[in-house]
Amino acid sequence: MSYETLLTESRGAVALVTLNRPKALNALNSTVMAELADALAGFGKDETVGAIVLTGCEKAFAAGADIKEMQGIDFVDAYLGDFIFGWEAIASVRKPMIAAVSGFALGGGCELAMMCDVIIASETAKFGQPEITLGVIPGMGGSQRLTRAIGKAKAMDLVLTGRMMDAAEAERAGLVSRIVPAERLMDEALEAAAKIAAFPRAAVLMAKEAVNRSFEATLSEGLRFERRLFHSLFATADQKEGMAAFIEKRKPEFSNR
Ligand SMILES: CC(C)(O)CC(=O)SCCNC(=O)CCNC(=O)[C@H](O)C(C)(C)COP(=O)(O)OP(=O)(O)OC[C@H]1O[C@@H](n2cnc3c(N)ncnc32)[C@H](O)[C@@H]1OP(=O)(O)O
Repeated sequence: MSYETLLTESRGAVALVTLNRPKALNALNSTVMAELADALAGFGKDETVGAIVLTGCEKAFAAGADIKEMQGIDFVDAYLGDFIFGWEAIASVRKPMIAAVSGFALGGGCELAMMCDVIIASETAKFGQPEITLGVIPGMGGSQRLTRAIGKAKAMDLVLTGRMMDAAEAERAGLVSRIVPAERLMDEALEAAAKIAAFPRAAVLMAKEAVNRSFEATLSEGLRFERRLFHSLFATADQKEGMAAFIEKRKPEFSNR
C-alpha cells in the first residue's frame, strides 16, 4: 500500500511506519492521521506482523497537530464534527507499538508517542504539550496519558507552561523507556520490536492488554483480569513448547497457537 504522508514497510515480523512530512516537521493533519489509522489497521490484520515501529524524521517525530489546518476551525465545526475523535483509534491497535522518537515530539506528536506501548528516544528527543501557547489544551490524550505516565506535578508543569523536556528528563520522569544515541535509534527500536514479535503472539497481546488494564481497573479487578489471562495461556501450544524447551535446555519453536 502506498501513502501520501507515510512510508510503510515490513521487515520480517516487524512493520515499520515512518511519518513522512519532514518539511512540516511531521505535523499531523487529517490525511496523516487517516493514513496512519489505515496502515496500522492493515498491519493489525496481517498475521506475519508481530510488532510495529512508528517513527518520524531526524528533526521531528511529530511537531503536533497541523496548526495551519486547525487555524480556521470554529467551535461549531470542532464540536459537531467531533474534531480529532477518530485519531484515538491508534491507541486501540492490539499489537505492540514502539515509538522511535528523534527530535520534537510535541502536542499531538507527544500524544501519538504516548499511544504507543514503548517509547525509545534518541538523545535529541524533546517532549512537550505546548497547546497552551496556541490558546488551546491537549486534545489527543495529553492531559490524561501524560499525567498517568509522569504524575500530576510534572504533567501540570508541562501542560501549563508549554515547556519542553529533553530526553533525559523524560526518561527520569517515566515517559521514555530508554534513551539511545541518535545513530542507534532505529536499530534499537527494530531490534526490540523483533524480539517482541518472536514471542508467542497471544501472550504478547495479552501482556499488552493486561498492562493497559491497570490504567482503567481497580487493583483487585486488574489482578483478577491478569490471572484469567494467565490461566488462559495454559490452553496454548506455545505455553507447552516454551516450558518444554526450558526444561530440555533448547530454544523454543513457537507456532503462535
Ligand atoms: C493534537 C492537539 C489537539 O493536542 C493539538 C496540537 O498538537 S497543537 C500543536 C502543538 N505543537 C506545537 O505548538 C509546535 C509547533 N511548532 C513549533 O513550535 C516549532 O515548529 C518547533 C519548535 C517544533 C521547531 O521550530 P523550528 O526549528 O524553528 O522550525 P519551524 O521553522 O518552526 O518549522 C519548520 C516548518 O514546520 C512547520 N510546522 C512546525 N510545526 C507545525 C505544526 N504543528 N503545524 C503546522 N506546521 C508546523 C512550520 O510552519 C515550518 O513550515 P513553514 O511555515 O516554513 O512552511
